[in-house]
Amino acid sequence: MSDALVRLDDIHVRFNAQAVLEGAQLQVRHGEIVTLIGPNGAGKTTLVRTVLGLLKPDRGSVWRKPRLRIGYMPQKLHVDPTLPLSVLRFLRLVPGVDRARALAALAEVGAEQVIDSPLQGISGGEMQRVLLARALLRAPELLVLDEPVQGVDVAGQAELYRLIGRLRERHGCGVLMVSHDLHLVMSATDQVVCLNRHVCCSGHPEQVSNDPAFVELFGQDARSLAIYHHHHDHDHDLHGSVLHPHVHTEHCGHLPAQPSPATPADPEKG
Ligand SMILES: Nc1ncnc2c1ncn2[C@@H]1O[C@H](COP(=O)(O)OP(=O)(O)OP(=O)(O)O)[C@@H](O)[C@H]1O
Repeated sequence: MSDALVRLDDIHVRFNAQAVLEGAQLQVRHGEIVTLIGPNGAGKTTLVRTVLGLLKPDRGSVWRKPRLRIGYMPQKLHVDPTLPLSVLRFLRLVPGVDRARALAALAEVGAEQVIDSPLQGISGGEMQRVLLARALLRAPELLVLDEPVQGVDVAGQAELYRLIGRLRERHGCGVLMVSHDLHLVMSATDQVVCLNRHVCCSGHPEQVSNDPAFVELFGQDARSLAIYHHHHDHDHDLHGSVLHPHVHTEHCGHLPAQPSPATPADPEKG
């Protein structure tokens, strides 16, 4: 495990007597991009929170490289609209960050123009970049990105994935990200882990998109489209906690979450 940054084995998590993760495993190595994909409620954020050490699994082992520096980009940031907080002040909440460092991090993600803007006033795409800049300010060995392209238009999504690829090269960090869109991450990822409470299949994107377990989960259409509808119905705070958890009515079995036939390629995320 010399180049491993984090390794999870046989992870079990239950919430309110409901199994959310059952024997999941995951490994991220130095310089590698690993993408977690799976339907709503599959346990992706729960696994990410376990990686971050924010959640202790009921069973299983979590190994992290000693003193591992992690930069985390949450799924969504809940900002109180009455809180007067500029992008600069927000980034300076990271210890030791001054204006010059904040500006350099924003420049790296192509968002230096918003440094003095109120955080509540910037666009969805700019917010994602600011959150990425904030994660970079921790000089991470491991970047953890929970749905990094959420709220970004399709062209912006592809650009953001390219940016993540460049950041991996420049910083040599490992990247763990959650995505709902295998098609877009295809070129940007080394390893795909398809999760539905446990790891259904994993490997190189092309390999995974042809795996029967992947096709069973996402439907035949997903093989060509590698895309499906995502109806997001809860927010997370800075620590990844669910602010408004949805009620999970379906047992999270291997039910195919097929794209709607009316709009099969709509990549809009909730
Ligand atoms: N703190 C919590 N307390 C109770 N239930 C929770 C908690 N966190 C998550 N859950 C439930 O665990 C299940 C898995 O949630 P999780 O957020 O990990 O799924 P996900 O794959 O990230 O889903 P999505 O694609 O919708 O973001 C869901 O049914 C969710 O409601």
